[in-house]
Amino acid sequence: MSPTVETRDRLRIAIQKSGRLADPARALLASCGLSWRESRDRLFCYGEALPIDLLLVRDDDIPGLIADGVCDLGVVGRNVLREQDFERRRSGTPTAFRELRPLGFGACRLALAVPDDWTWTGPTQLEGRRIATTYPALLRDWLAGEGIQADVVTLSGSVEIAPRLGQADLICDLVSSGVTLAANQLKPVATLLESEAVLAGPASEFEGERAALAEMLLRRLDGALRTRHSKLLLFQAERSSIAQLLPLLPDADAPTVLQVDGADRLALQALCHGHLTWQRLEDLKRAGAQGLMVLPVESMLA
Ligand SMILES: Nc1ncnc2c1ncn2[C@@H]1O[C@H](COP(=O)(O)OP(=O)(O)OP(=O)(O)O)[C@@H](O)[C@H]1O
Ligand SMILES: O=P(O)(O)OC[C@H]1O[C@H](OP(=O)(O)OP(=O)(O)O)[C@H](O)[C@@H]1O
Ligand SMILES: [Mg+2]
Repeated sequence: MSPTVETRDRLRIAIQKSGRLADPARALLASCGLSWRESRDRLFCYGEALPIDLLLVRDDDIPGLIADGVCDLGVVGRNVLREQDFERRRSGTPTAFRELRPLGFGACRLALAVPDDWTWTGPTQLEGRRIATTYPALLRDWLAGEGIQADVVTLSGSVEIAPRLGQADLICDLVSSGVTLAANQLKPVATLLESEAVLAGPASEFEGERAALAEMLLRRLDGALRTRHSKLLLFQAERSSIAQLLPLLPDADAPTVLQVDGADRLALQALCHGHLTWQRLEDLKRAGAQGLMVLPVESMLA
């Protein structure tokens, strides 16, 4: 098989080489049944179990690699994807990628943060101010929506120090725990974007072999995401307790109910998608559940 044909028939996914999203992205894809033979330079991993290869790159490059057709899919923060999408729109370049699935890790938010001693009265306070950020397109879009004219100072990192250095009056940066802001005497005042890692793909549909591969991967991914926090709950109960028990399982798919020992004794199994805390199990027991058992779910295919 010539390299060109091979490239066209195989699916290529870009993930971060190193950094926050690298390990969870690999773990998630591995949970979908993918495995790879690592190349020595670790920039390209050849898919073994399936014709799905990995390209290990800087996260900022992922949307462009998809736009250029070098990669078919990518795992990247929504913040990066949206920023580059807005930037392309601003410069009149057609939208070339889109978010296909939120992936449930890498949660953070893009927030405006002001010095601790500011009394925040609202966005109008930003008129004429200098705002340091690594997300100029998202910030400009938000400012335009608020009808504010401000000076956007684009930096490539260490944004939190900018107010102290006199480069800006306030900042717009990613916040997770808030520790970095606090350490720099800043406080968050507005959220521009809630972010997490997402699976990104091209704006247009796949064709041929890659369409079938992408469809299979998405199906497996949906199963993996759905089972990630799911548990199978097994218990028995009298028929008369069911009305008290079901409201304690609002996150469960419709439970399977089997009859045991005559008409009144039932065995139930419910797939729960929320946390089955000890408190909840105790509440279920009080409501009449007996022989409660919680089992992990390995995989699921709808
Ligand atoms: N403090 C945080 N907590 C949780 N998620 C975060 C945090 N900071 C960033 N992220 C998310 O993780 C993504 C990757 O962050 P990371 O710091 O690894 O990127 P990077 O330094 O730009 O890496 P690269 O070397 O690939 O360019 C961010 O784009 C964002 O979606
Ligand atoms: O709210 P926190 O939990 O403190 O996280 C927020 C910090 O995390 C990210 O930086 P990172 O640690 O990746 O450093 P970098 O920006 O220099 O890459 C982000 O740019 C913030 O500075
Ligand atoms: Mg980066």
